[in-house]
This record gives sequence, structure tokens and C-alpha cells, in this order.
Amino acid sequence: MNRTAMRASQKDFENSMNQVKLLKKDPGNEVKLKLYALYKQATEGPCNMPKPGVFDLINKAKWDAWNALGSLPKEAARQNYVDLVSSLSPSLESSSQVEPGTDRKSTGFETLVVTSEDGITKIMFNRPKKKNAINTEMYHEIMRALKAASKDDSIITVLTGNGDYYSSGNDLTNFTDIPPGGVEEKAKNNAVLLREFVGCFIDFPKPLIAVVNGPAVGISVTLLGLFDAVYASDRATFHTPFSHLGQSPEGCSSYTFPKIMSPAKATEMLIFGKKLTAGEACAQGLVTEVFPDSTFQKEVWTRLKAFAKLPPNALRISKEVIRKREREKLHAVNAEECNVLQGRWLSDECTNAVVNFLSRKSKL
Ligand SMILES: CCCCC/C=C/CC(=O)SCCNC(=O)CCNC(=O)[C@H](O)C(C)(C)COP(=O)(O)OP(=O)(O)OC[C@H]1O[C@@H](n2cnc3c(N)ncnc32)[C@H](O)[C@@H]1OP(=O)(O)O
Repeated sequence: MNRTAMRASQKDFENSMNQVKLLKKDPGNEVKLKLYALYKQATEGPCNMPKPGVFDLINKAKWDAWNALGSLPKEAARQNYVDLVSSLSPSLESSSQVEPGTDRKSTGFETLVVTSEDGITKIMFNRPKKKNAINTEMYHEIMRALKAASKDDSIITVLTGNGDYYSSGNDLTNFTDIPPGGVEEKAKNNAVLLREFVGCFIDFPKPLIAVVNGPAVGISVTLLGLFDAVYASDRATFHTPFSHLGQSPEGCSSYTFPKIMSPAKATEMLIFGKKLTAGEACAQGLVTEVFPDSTFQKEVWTRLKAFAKLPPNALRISKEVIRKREREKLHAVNAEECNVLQGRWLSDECTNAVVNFLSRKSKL
């Protein structure tokens, strides 16, 4: 049996706990906190302990890590624990507990957990304490993971989030480290990065599925228009508050959303920042199907594993036939959106919104 099946069994979980004890290298405090939090969530469920006092540093850090997992289901926590342990112990991958060749973890990612198994490459956003906000490093790592997934022997590729959020979108601290060329250079660099990032989704050759485990904000929502299927927990919400942030749509949503959900519904989301429930997003065609949170992981992964058994060439070729007419158009839309955003990022409206969030004066 695979040590890290997509739905980890109790036995996988116990094996992973034992492996932690065998780690040759100290994984560091941050990882240890993550392991602690996932262990607690998997065994006891959401944190309902009283918050330790501010000077009780160690217990407060543990409490914060556990609490950050929100209402993540026990089953998902168990899976994430197993994934995390696997990513820490590549030397154990070849141990006798693993069927050779069935289970591969990609190491070398700071902000993601990338696993490949049963014909599925899973790219999991892994900054749960920051609600999986996408910082510069994560943009680069997602591109790297997608490029690797497009060439590996997996059949389908899945993006999902660790913790209670799918992703809170662009990390607003991305706007803070100003290079010597000043804010203009920063805006230009961000526009170049964004264009390349979105381009990877436009060009991705295999079926690309989003498993939206919780709320999604900003770019993590707009990109969904470039996926081939989107499965959502009924806990997920979909929010693109661009006007509130003094920004404008990206991820090709200015083109895909009006097509998917009608121009008026797209306007409500992209211009007026209306937040959709998973049910609403499904009714409007952005989400393929919604599942109760309690059975979400089980039902979705069962379905994905069945998809991954289909003939790979047929899947690729069908995707190509469906998408190829649009590709050139999508690249043009992407370029234009990035250009417009570059100007928006230099506006007072955007600067004020970012400063207000970073100085804790505002939240969505
Ligand atoms: C290369 C550049 C490309 C740019 C592409 C542009 C994309 C556009 C977008 O994506 S727009 C969307 C941007 N996102 C937001 O505006 C979300 C901001 N976050 C919030 O409003 C809230 O954090 C929340 C509603 C998502 C969650 O609120 P909650 O109260 O549940 O949790 P906290 O606020 O305490 O969050 C926990 C910690 O996470 C940090 N954090 C969350 N989201 C972001 C984010 N997007 N950017 C930066 N930091 C974020 C938050 O600050 C907390 O950190 P702390 O524990 O250190 O205080």
C-alpha cells in the first residue's frame, strides 16, 4: 500500500508519526509547529483551547499554529501531516514501506507541498498561517511546479490549499520591498512576474483541476477560469475585491468571467467585489461541483483517481482541441491586464488600500 495515499489511512498517519522520530536532521521550529498543529487537528479537531498568555511564548506559538488550521477536517489534517512528513524525509521514500515508483515527493519547495501519485501531481499551497497568500517566492515555485508537472508522467494536475483557506490571493507584502529603481521598477517587475505566472496556466497542457478547500480571494479566484474543472467544498467562498484594493482584474478574468457567467454577473464580482458562496459560484459556472465539507476530500479524490486512469493522450489531445482557439487571445488579454495593473499599483487608491491592510486598519 502507498505510504501517502491521497487519503491517508490511520496506519499511514501512525507510520508518519514514527518517521518523525527517525528524522536525522532537526526540521526547524516552523516545521515542528506545523507538525504539532496538524497532529492536534487530525486527532482532536479544531482548536478550542483557551489562548495562552502573551508571555507563554512556546504554548502561544503552538496554539497559534493549531488555531490557524481553522475548521480543516480531521481527514485532511491527517493527509497534510503525512504529506509534510514525506517531504521532510526523502531518504525514507525508498524504505520498504513504499511501493517503488508509486509515490514521489518533490523537495526543494518552501511554500508548496508537491506530491505525485496514482497519476496525479498535487500542488498544495503551504502557507496556512498566512491563509496561503501568494508571495513572490510562491509565484516562482508554482511556475516551477507546473513546468515539472507538465513533463512528469502524471495524467492530471491538481492545485489545492493547506489549512482553512484555499488562498487569500496576492500577498500584500509583495508591494513593500522597493528596489533601487523605486516604486515604478517594483510595479514593472510585478507586472512581468504576473504575466509569466498567468502564462503558465494558459499554456498548461494536461487537465488542471482546482480542489478549493476553503475561501479563495483575488488571483486565486480569477485563475479558476483557466482550469479545466473546479471542485469546491461548501465552506469555500469566491471573492475578487479589486476595486476595494484600487486594482483591476487579472488572471484573464476580464475575458473568461463574462464568458463563463454572463457580463453582468462578472461585473458584480470583478467590479463591485461581490463575494460568492460555493453554491453561487457553481450556479454561475465558475465551479464545476460543490461537496459538503465533511466528505469533500474523500469524494473529490475518489473522482480524481478515476479520471487519472483514463488514457493520457486522449485527455491531453481533447484539452488541446478545446483550448487551442483561445490561447492566443488569452495571452493578449493577460498582457493587457498586466499592463493596466502596472499603472493601478502606482495609484493612490491602491497604495492606500495596501497601507491600510498592512497597518491592520482594514481587512476584507
Ligand atoms: C507579482 C504580483 C502579482 C499581483 C497579482 C494581483 C492579485 C490581486 C489579488 O490577489 S487581490 C487579493 C489580495 N488579498 C487580500 O486583500 C486579502 C487580505 N487578507 C485579508 O483580508 C484577511 O487576512 C482574510 C480575510 C483573508 C483573512 O482574515 P482572518 O481574520 O481570518 O485572518 P488574518 O487576517 O488574521 O490572517 C492571518 C495572517 O495571514 C496574513 N494574510 C492573510 N492574507 C494575506 C494577504 N493576502 N497578504 C498578506 N498577508 C496576508 C494576515 O496578515 C495575518 O498575518 P499575521 O498573523 O502575521 O498578522
